Amino acid sequence: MSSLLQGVNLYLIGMMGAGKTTVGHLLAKQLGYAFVDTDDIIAQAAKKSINEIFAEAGEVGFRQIESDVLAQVCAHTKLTVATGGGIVLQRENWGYLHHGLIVWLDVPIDLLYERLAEDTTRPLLQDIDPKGKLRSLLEQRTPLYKQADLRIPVNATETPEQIADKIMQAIPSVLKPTTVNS
Ligand SMILES: Nc1ncnc2c1ncn2[C@@H]1O[C@H](COP(=O)(O)OP(=O)(O)OP(=O)(O)O)[C@@H](O)[C@H]1O
Ligand SMILES: O=C(O)C1=C[C@@H](O)[C@@H](O)[C@H](O)C1
Ligand SMILES: [Mg+2]
Repeated sequence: MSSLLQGVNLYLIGMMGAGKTTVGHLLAKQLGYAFVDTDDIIAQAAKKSINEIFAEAGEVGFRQIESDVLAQVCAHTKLTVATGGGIVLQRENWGYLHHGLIVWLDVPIDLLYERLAEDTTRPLLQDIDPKGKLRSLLEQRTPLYKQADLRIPVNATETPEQIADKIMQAIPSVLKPTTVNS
């Protein structure tokens, strides 16, 4: 499989709570790729949590840093990249994402909410109506997530390992094998 991918990066996109970070680790291992998470790179570089960056720079400031990080990441190969849930919002980011193979983890809203209900690390969900906020973000972003090369539907019974296997099995369907010259 890694020879089929020929070092092309895998970018996982999808809503917060979709499992990009969790599944990304497993995929990287299976592919013999390094794993990176744009949220982690941002937090490490700023020496601040994502919550603190949102509080100090606002979402606009965060999105600018996120684009800068993505631009640097896409200069490398053999990476599995877990992206932030809102990476699809900036048009310029698609130019970077399309350097690699884009995989959308499509998770139903009730499952996302169940996973994130107790979580305080996603600043956009610190809202009086977190489920309503999640729903409106999902509605706004679904047309963007649909631009992925691969859509992987995820249900409540699937483990991260099963989801990683599903992605591995689906990858060949969207790869163009290079012609072998004899
Ligand atoms: N298949 C799964 N089954 C059960 N729990 C899961 C699964 N995938 C992820 N989780 C749990 O859901 C939560 C969110 O997962 P994760 O942090 O990987 O999402 P994310 O897509 O990276 O979110 P964000 O965009 O906010 O970074 C975590 O607590 C994780 O353990
Ligand atoms: O969906 C979003 O907009 C976000 C998701 C997280 O990964 C972080 O990038 C941040 O909390 C914003
Ligand atoms: Mg994540």
